[in-house]
Amino acid sequence: MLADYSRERSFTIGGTTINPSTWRRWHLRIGGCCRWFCGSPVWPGGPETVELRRRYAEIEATYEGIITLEANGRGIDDYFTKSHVLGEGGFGTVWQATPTKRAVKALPALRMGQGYALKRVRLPLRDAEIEMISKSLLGVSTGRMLQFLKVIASPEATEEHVTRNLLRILEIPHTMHIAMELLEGPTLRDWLVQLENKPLPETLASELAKQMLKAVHFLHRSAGALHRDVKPQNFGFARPVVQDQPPTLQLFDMGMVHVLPEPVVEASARELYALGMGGTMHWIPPETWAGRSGACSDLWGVGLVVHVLLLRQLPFGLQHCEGRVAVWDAIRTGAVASSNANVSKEAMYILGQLLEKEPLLRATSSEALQCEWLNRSRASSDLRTPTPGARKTVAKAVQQRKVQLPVETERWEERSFWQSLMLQTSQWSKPD
Ligand SMILES: Nc1ncnc2c1ncn2[C@@H]1O[C@H](COP(=O)(O)OP(=O)(O)OP(=O)(O)O)[C@@H](O)[C@H]1O
Repeated sequence: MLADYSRERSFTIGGTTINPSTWRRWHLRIGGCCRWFCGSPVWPGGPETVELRRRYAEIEATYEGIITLEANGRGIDDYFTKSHVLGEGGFGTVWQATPTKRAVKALPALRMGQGYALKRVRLPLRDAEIEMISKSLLGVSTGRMLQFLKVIASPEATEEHVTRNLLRILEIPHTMHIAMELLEGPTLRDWLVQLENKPLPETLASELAKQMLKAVHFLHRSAGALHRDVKPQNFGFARPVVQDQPPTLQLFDMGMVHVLPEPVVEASARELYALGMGGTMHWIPPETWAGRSGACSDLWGVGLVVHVLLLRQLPFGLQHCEGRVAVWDAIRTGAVASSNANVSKEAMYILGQLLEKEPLLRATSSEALQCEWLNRSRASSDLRTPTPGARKTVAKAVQQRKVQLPVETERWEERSFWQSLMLQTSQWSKPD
């Protein structure tokens, strides 16, 4: 019982009803006593949890994008007024909220009266509860962690189609709130559902593809991080999509992000890291099935989303696959068609490049952004189809990669999304 610090409902101990705010006060007092006796609050947690809190405290001293509430005795309501729930995911609840005067004073980048998305995530109490992004932050220096937080909070992030993460408010010991730019339009998934089976003009698909590529390019090259969960649910429109106005997409949900020691450059764009499995089953690239991921793995995700935009189905018959064995078999044995009667050859070409199963031969983000389909005025594509020689060179490296089908985790259950999207492909009805 004492290990659960994130209670949201009242409960009873020995006939006495304890409401959530009393419970929270108790924990602040226990932490306060520990501070009094030991000089610092001693919250439960393994070494990684303790280190993560220490890192945030250290950064807070020099960076206005972090606020720790345990220190000043206030609550999140002193900083944001929540209006309604925007969405719920496996890792937290997201509200629409407006900042209070206190929040704007603490972080002038916030605007009074403007709406923000406020995501509540659990602050880990045990090492096992640490989110992937925080685990990766623990693997880099504090300076690098600060650099990453600053880049994803910067106005450039918006320009490059990544949702700004402006402020982290830590309610010690149990909760962290992340104030993000508000996406006023639907997620790409919901928009696809609303579109029903109407064809998407190729110019629009190409514009959206460009924005998605810019987003992953910025995350890799400026923020120095891998997203690891690129899928239609994690792109959202900045504003409601209306006819005759070019829509603007943004990449959000940093929960699976892996922060690298250094930003990606062209020379490291195909490097793979042993990060294990992660992501959402149907959207996982071949190398990640073998436990490795790199910048090129996010490019596979963009390739899949573009395939859905253009052809209204996933490649390799993935939409018909149930379970990890079937999905892996489809990825292993399937091939992307080289032509399609309804899609231009330039579009099919870039699809083939992004959905190249061998990551060493897959297009990098800078190569893909230069392709003819996204820059119709260009004379020819800068991409070249890999020669048989190049394929032979990488064949050895590929042979060494062993694919072990991992056990299905709860997160993988998100494949129900794809089932719902497939439902749309045949019926195009909005999922519950
Ligand atoms: N910046 C934002 N603006 C508007 N709505 C948002 C924003 N961020 C998240 N949401 C809404 O909240 C939902 C859940 O957010 P998010 O995907 O970040 O949570 P999660 O717990 O990481 O989810 P998942 O289990 O898919 O990883 C989204 O699907 C979206 O509807």
